[in-house]
Amino acid sequence: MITTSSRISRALTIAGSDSGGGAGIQADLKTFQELNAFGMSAITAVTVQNTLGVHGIYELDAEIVARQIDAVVEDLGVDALKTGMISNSSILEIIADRVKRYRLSPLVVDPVMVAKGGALLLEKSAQHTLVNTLIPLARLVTPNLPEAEVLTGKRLNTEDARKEAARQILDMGAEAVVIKGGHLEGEFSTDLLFDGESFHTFTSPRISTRHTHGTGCTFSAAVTAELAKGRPLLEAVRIAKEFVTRAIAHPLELGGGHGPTNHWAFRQYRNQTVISSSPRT
Ligand SMILES: Nc1ncnc2c1ncn2[C@@H]1O[C@H](COP(=O)(O)OP(=O)(O)OP(=O)(O)O)[C@@H](O)[C@H]1O
Ligand SMILES: Cc1ncc(COP(=O)(O)O)c(N)n1
Repeated sequence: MITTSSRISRALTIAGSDSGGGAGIQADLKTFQELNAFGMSAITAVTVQNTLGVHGIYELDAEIVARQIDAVVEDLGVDALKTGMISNSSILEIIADRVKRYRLSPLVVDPVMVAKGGALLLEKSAQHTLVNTLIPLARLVTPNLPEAEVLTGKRLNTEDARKEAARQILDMGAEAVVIKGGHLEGEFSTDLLFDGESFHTFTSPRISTRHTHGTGCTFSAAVTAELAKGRPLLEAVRIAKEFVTRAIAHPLELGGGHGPTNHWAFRQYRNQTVISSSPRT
């Protein structure tokens, strides 16, 4: 007999708390809920944050992060998980230990480094630890353009350079990568997926708005929710792009700075398809 709990898709986020509710754990849990996945969390740091910026960061001990993961895994179970802000090497290492120990998968790694307002969310000295610990365990890595440049050590101002960077990130051990296009210039925001076999693009019109706080968290959480439901990667990325595009297109106009996106919009405007996707080789 199938029990109720075995039909519920369970998604875990391991990330920082954003008191302003637009990014981090809060964005992830809202996204999981909207996509019908049961959300669980392991908090790595508490940030004092609003739409005007990050006003304080309080890292948790690595052991506290590990114990949250233990508690979730040992009782509730995990169908897919993602990581977001992880500020230092000891937290990175203990998360990697738990991912391996419990064979947690599929894992989406959002290599959060710097907040939109400029605050450093990952210690510079921990960048190489991220490459050595979590990236080799990832089903998908989702860097934005500046993060992909840090990971590869290259300027990525052409599509060919971004394709080469995607290959380089797979050489680090990840199974797939999406280099996100939010930081590109021009009239489109195009995300580039490489799964080791072929390239795919997911394109939306670039929306002119200052309310893009937490777009990366929301995107990677949406991929994670869809993977938790058992969707293939390509389909999960397509849905995530649709989710984040609607969330940006229907802003809430909250706060005096970079406001949050609208996590209700995917459900509320369900008949609006705004993106196009194309396979590339
Ligand atoms: N102005 C925009 N118009 C349309 N789509 C956008 C815009 N900005 C970002 N996106 C989309 O949002 C998603 C996140 O991309 P982005 O490059 O902003 O990530 P990020 O910098 O990691 O986000 P954050 O750090 O705010 O969490 C991608 O799918 C990207 O294409
Ligand atoms: C806890 C936390 N995680 C991630 C981000 C990145 O989001 P953004 O680049 O939009 O500031 C953030 N600001 N805070």
